[in-house]
Amino acid sequence: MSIPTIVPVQNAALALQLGKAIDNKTKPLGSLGMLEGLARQLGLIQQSSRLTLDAPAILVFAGDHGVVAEGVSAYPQDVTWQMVENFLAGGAAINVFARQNGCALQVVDAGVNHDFGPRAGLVDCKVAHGTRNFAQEAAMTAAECDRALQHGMALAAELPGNVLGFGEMGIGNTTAAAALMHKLTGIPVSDCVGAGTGLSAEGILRKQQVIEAAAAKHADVSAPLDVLATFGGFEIAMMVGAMLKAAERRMVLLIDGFIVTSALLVAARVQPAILDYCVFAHCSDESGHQRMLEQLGARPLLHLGLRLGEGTGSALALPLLQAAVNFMNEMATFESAQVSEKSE
Ligand SMILES: Cc1cc2ncn([C@H]3O[C@H](COP(=O)(O)O)[C@@H](O)[C@H]3O)c2cc1C
Ligand SMILES: O=C(O)c1cccnc1
Repeated sequence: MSIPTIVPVQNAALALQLGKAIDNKTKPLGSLGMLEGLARQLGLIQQSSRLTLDAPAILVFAGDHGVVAEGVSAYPQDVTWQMVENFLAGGAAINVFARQNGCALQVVDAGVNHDFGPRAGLVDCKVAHGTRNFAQEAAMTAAECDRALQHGMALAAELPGNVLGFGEMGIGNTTAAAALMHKLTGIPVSDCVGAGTGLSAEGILRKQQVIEAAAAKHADVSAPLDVLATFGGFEIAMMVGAMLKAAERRMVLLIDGFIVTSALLVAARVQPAILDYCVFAHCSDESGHQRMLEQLGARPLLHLGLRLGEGTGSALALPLLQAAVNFMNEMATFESAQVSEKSE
């Protein structure tokens, strides 16, 4: 399988030009805070000081996890397919926020343990009816993981716009994400696990023990894509593929919560330059997310106490991206508005 090549966005001359354009706007220097950094990043990604947000889309990848047999989620596995139905009917949180912000939404069956049949609005990329239980054996074969990555790349290759938000649905996937985080960063499992959909303290401890035992069992697995196949999910692997392809195409990647960030952790181990293309929508309340973001050197835009997933953070951050684009394109300069510049 060929992995997309991602080019770092570095361009000293353009960075200088963008900095000047931002500083010339009618505002005290630096006063638009993180929006200024966003504008600079978008300019470097788009190789222009004329920024655009074209046809923003969010892909919600759904998949099931064999590890739910260990009792690691507060909800039953059937919620995965039931929520996919909810997405298709337009009634989930992500539908509401995507609609609100004029963002296209595509739902992808990456590997849900349910037969939907041909359905309008559902993209069928099903690799299998859920992964295997990684407490006992690798979640996926290398071939299955490869198929998931390829599907993700193909999906991202077809998108018409220049911004792609990521979302996921999969009961048990905070366990897979925590295992990926532990294996890829070496952070103790106790600092990677959280309540997910709402586990009790006892439940979180059980989740920790399941991951610790599995990590010991698969101690020899260390290459990022092997770690992905052993502990990940089909929706996570498909996100990795889509992220790599979207960054190769110089799209802006909008990163949601704990699970989406775990996919990025894998992608960044494979192609570190992908981070240049990422906007981190928010810091989730899932307890490992902050440390995961720190590992990536990420500064998230929002701190709303979200712990939902589905791409809800991505959808909610989209207006901030639009604000960064709009201030660059529409704000007057000191010169054009004849406003006096700083005197000291
Ligand atoms: C009704 C419902 C809607 C959701 N939407 C996203 N998730 C979120 O919760 C799941 C991960 O948590 P855990 O690892 O604890 O199972 C994922 O599906 C995630 O997207 C939901 C969970 C539920 C119950
Ligand atoms: O941060 C997330 O994306 C998250 C947290 C808890 C449950 N589901 C998703």
